[in-house]
Amino acid sequence: MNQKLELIKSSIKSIPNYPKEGIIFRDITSLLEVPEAFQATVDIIVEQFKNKGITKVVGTESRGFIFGAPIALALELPFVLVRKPNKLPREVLSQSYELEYGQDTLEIHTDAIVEGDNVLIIDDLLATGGTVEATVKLINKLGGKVEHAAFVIGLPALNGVERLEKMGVTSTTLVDFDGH
Ligand SMILES: O=P(O)(O)OC[C@H]1O[C@H](OP(=O)(O)OP(=O)(O)O)[C@H](O)[C@@H]1O
Ligand SMILES: Nc1ncnc2[nH]cnc12
Repeated sequence: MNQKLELIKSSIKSIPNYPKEGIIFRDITSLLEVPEAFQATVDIIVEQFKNKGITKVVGTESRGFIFGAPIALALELPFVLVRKPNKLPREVLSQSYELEYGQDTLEIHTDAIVEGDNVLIIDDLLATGGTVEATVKLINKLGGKVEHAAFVIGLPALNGVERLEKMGVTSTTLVDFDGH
């Protein structure tokens, strides 16, 4: 692993048994407190996706907003929010998705994506891939396509990469951690 990736990985704190027994919470707030690590995270993703024909960056609530916004600005692209229910003020499209226990819903403004958009999705962490799968469905329903999604953290044990591959989406994770 190169120096920048090592800095990023070492800046992420791991909290055992949060928010519940058996989960190791990978905390990006500690990375955000190290400007060199935050900057390196943005720079690596921007470098990978510049000049690739992407037309919009979509970030998913809430940690996806933190990384999505500076990446969209650096790529000089529009930044679109996918939010939890009843947060967006204009006409929305909704998509439900399965959580480990129960269901949740994500929403997007119907005019935020247009036919032919080539979207890069940004989130902080890829676990089961449920969040991004729902986000891809929203974008596809509005006529956009998603070829790539980029994450700071991957949890390979939860098979999110494979789940997104089945939808034709390639995933980039900067650093991976074992376990849930
Ligand atoms: O790959 P998945 O299994 O879908 O899990 C990953 C998602 O879970 C977390 O968000 P959360 O829903 O906890 O929201 P938050 O960012 O507002 O904390 C994380 O920020 C990802 O968006
Ligand atoms: N282990 C984990 N750490 C932080 N955020 C998460 N979202 C889903 N799983 C997570």
